[in-house]
Amino acid sequence: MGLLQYRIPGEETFFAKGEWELKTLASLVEGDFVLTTFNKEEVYVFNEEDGEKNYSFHPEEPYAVSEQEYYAGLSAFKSEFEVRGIAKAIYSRIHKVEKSEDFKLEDAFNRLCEKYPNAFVYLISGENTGTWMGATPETLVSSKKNAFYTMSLAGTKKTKELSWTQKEIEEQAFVTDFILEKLRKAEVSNLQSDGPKDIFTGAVYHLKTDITFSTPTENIKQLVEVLHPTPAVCGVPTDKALDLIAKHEEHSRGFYAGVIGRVGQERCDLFVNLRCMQVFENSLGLYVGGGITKDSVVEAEYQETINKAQTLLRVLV
Ligand SMILES: C=C(O[C@@H]1C=C(C(=O)O)C=C[C@H]1O)C(=O)O
Repeated sequence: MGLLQYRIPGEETFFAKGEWELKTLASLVEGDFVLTTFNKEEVYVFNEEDGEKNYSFHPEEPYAVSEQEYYAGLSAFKSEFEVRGIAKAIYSRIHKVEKSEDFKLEDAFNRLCEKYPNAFVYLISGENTGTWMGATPETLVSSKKNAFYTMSLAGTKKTKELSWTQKEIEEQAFVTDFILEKLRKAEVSNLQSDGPKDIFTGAVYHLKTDITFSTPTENIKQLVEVLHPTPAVCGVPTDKALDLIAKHEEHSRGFYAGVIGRVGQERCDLFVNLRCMQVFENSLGLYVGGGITKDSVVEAEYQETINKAQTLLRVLV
């Protein structure tokens, strides 16, 4: 029997046993807790059931590349930007670590909740999903009645003292522009944005713009369709970035950078599944990526993935 455990910032932890059922975005109903792959091809909904809690682990080990392979892969990725007309795309990798003997998922979940009070923290397991855990700083869309919120999150630095580079300011602006354009096309009302400003996730700093709007609550599924994947996790233009990612990333993203959370008319809380890991029998696969533009330096991008991986690495020891 699988499980779902999560903590929305400022709220109590939710825990239930159950199974994950393969559905479609269109078939989601009031109160469903949803988990999608990055490409939205697989959409799972959690069904609460009674039984004994059990963790299922994917039979294969994670596909991790060496630092040198990452450099070569990223250089090839970046070299196609100009011919393909891509301004930004996200390149990711899996950071593999061995599971220590005394590693306990429940303890790691509790430590994530303590360390990251502003993150959406979750732990899920199921026969068809495997076991995943994460602490994401990124809201895809949340709502209370018809008051909606989303954010544009991008740009990463390790310390407050470092200043933002032009590359980071631009890459965050791509995300803001994309979101605002999609929302205008979706004809939402009272569209407002505030930012960018610095936010500290507990491990790294990002640039964030808060975006609010009003729309009828039944539009939530359509919003997920149009907003995800934003250029925070995919790129500009979306279709070309998706193709490039599919061509160059040798691992499957699985649930990394997919959608996770609960849908509902009264209230909706959906997040982008970042700073997450897949749990295997003997190891952990941490998914980390970064926004690439023509100005990206491969060594700096690798370091950025290491900095982002710290979010999870810190709670594993
Ligand atoms: C892609 C990730 O994060 C995204 C990419 C960022 C960047 O490129 O600076 C910052 C925050 C997120 O939008 C990740 O954490 O794996």
